[in-house]
Amino acid sequence: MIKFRTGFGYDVHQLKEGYDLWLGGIKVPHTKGAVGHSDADVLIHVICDALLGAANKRDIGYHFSDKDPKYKGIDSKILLKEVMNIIREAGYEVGNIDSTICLQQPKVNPHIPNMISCLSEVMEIDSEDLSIKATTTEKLSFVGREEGISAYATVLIYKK
Ligand SMILES: Nc1ccn([C@@H]2O[C@H](COP(=O)(O)O)[C@@H](O)[C@H]2O)c(=O)n1
Ligand SMILES: C[C@@]1(CO)OP(=O)(O)OP(=O)(O)OC[C@H]1O
Repeated sequence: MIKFRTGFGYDVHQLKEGYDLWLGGIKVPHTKGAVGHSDADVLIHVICDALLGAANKRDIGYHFSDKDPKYKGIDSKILLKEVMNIIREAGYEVGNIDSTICLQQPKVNPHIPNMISCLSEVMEIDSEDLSIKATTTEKLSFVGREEGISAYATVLIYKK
């Protein structure tokens, strides 16, 4: 019998001038970037958390502490690769991933095909199994005031 499990991820990073905006593994041109201990790629972080949650393997900060200098400025694609190793070692494969980026500006739709191609390659999954969407928050809340960026992801994993 196939065992299915679902997982969910949520994360927020502050936006500030003078930082790069790494999102979905690519650098998105913008006047502000995301602040974090790592490269602050919020989309990768929520995918990591959703995968870890689905496999009941704690969360991203548990595996990669934001107090550890080893992870200072790290490319989050490296963390995602490590998370995939954790879930595959536990016997799971990815069914599909759905995600939403909450960002007032810039519009990220033009970059989504590149994000999908980049992350599906990192995760070694079919690009058809990764969905990335975006929404503004209609100028409301910290996202709407352009103080921050947030994202959500859900995943389905399975083992035979
Ligand atoms: N940063 C963003 C936000 C949204 N989009 C796209 O625009 C559509 C409309 O946004 P609303 O917040 O008004 O719903 C949304 O459905 C996305 O397709 C985007 O590309 N980048
Ligand atoms: C990724 C890690 C580790 O570098 O740092 P941040 O970039 O601060 O990201 P966050 O989602 O706040 O927490 C996970 C951290 O452990």
